[in-house]
Amino acid sequence: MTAFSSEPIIKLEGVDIYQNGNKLVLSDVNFEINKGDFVFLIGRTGSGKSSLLKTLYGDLWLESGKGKVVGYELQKMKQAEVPFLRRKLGIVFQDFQLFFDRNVEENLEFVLRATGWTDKSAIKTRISDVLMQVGLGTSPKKMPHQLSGGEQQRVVIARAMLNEPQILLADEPTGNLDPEVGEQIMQVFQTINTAGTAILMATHNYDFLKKYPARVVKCENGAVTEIQ
Ligand SMILES: Nc1ncnc2c1ncn2[C@@H]1O[C@H](COP(=O)(O)OP(=O)(O)OP(=O)(O)O)[C@@H](O)[C@H]1O
Repeated sequence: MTAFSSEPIIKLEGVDIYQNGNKLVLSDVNFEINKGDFVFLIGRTGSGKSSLLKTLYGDLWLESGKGKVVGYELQKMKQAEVPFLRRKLGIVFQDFQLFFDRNVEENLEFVLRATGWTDKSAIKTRISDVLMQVGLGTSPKKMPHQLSGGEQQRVVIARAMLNEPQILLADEPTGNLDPEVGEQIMQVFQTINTAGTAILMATHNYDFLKKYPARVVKCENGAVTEIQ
């Protein structure tokens, strides 16, 4: 147990979120995510879900209010600290694609090496652990184009898990998948959550909300409210 173990993983207080420096997207956002929480983030297209997630991983700058994410105070953070913040988060986003010219193992190894791993056998073990965690039975030597959409998404989730994040931030992780495959991916997130990692998932899939009861946070009319 560390001294910080009871601190929320994410805490936003009176945060205003802007796009383009001047377009107010969400105002006075207040919420917390604690260890092991599963939180769905819902709201219509353009309501600000992605903007909120981007704020959490340092892609949108916090201009007013206070935010703390995995120990980093967003209002004090410097650009140079952003990669370190991201290392402590698992990010499953459409704009963080796999490298299509590297196989599965090489995609994962790239991230580990970029974050300071050097020991070959530790790297190999970690890669096989995360692949197991996402239920990817397929060969780590396969190229991304040889995998189905669902399998590629599993690799993306495995990659996000490499550095044992306290939380996974996922933006529409099932958006481009068939319903059946989307459901399997949802189950991967459930398994990861049950093992102790918090999840914040933006989704348009309201079936999940019924089927997998969890906290639900909604972006609507420039505000963020907890509805369940
Ligand atoms: N790069 C940008 N520059 C200017 N405005 C932007 C930018 N990105 C998003 N916006 C605007 O900010 C608002 C919130 O967009 P955001 O992408 O956060 O919504 P969303 O809820 O994630 O939508 P979706 O469900 O379609 O992903 C929208 O009005 C959008 O047009």
